[in-house]
Amino acid sequence: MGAPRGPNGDTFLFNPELLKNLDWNSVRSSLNPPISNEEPGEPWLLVRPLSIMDYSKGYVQILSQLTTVGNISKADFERQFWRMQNAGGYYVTVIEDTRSNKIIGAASLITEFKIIHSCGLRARLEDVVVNNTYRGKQLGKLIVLTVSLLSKKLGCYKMSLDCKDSLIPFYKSIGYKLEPGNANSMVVRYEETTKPQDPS
Ligand SMILES: CC(=O)SCCNC(=O)CCNC(=O)[C@H](O)C(C)(C)COP(=O)(O)OP(=O)(O)OC[C@H]1O[C@@H](n2cnc3c(N)ncnc32)[C@H](O)[C@@H]1OP(=O)(O)O
Repeated sequence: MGAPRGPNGDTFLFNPELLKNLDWNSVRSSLNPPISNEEPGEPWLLVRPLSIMDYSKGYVQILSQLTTVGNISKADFERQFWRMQNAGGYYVTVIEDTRSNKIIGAASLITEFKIIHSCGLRARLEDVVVNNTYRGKQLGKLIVLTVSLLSKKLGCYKMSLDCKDSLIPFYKSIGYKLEPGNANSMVVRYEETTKPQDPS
């Protein structure tokens, strides 16, 4: 199957149809006023899969408001985009301000095939960010809930995340919980290589 394409010839990381008809009724109480990925509250807001064109729309720059990104060229970005698409299971979703053609928010859903849970599918939330000039308008909730509802639609049995203590209220407000006795996050860090290695 070829890469999914948008009306302007954009190549998307995953099929945009997957973002249709998400179960927003199940999370209605988290949003005031109610918004959804299909009705984000402003005509110039567009929630869609990451596109190969998003290097020029500022996706890499916005990630620098989250963490250290490094010096990523357009070719680096495109190589990684194709790796993610070929691997499958990557659902990087963005919010675009169509007035400026800039990415103003993003979140990544990553799925893993498991043997446990009856050969189930598990989800992780990564790389959530909203451009600092757009914060406090529910766009953080919107992008996280969009990928969370997508994970539900894909049949995942759970979705989890790591975050700073200060963000616990934010995630609690949209349904994430600290499970008693099971809420630790541990890490071992390795020296970062300049370029990711292909596993083969
Ligand atoms: C799994 C991960 O990726 S964790 C990393 C999360 N990302 C970052 O920390 C990057 C920098 N921060 C951001 O990009 C943004 O602040 C986000 C994505 C965390 C939130 O985006 P916003 O668009 O401001 O969120 P939104 O408007 O939906 O806010 C929802 C609620 O969370 C609260 N909130 C938002 N950010 C923070 C924060 N940094 N600390 C504490 N509370 C916060 C808001 O006050 C708001 O509360 P309310 O509903 O009671 O008024």
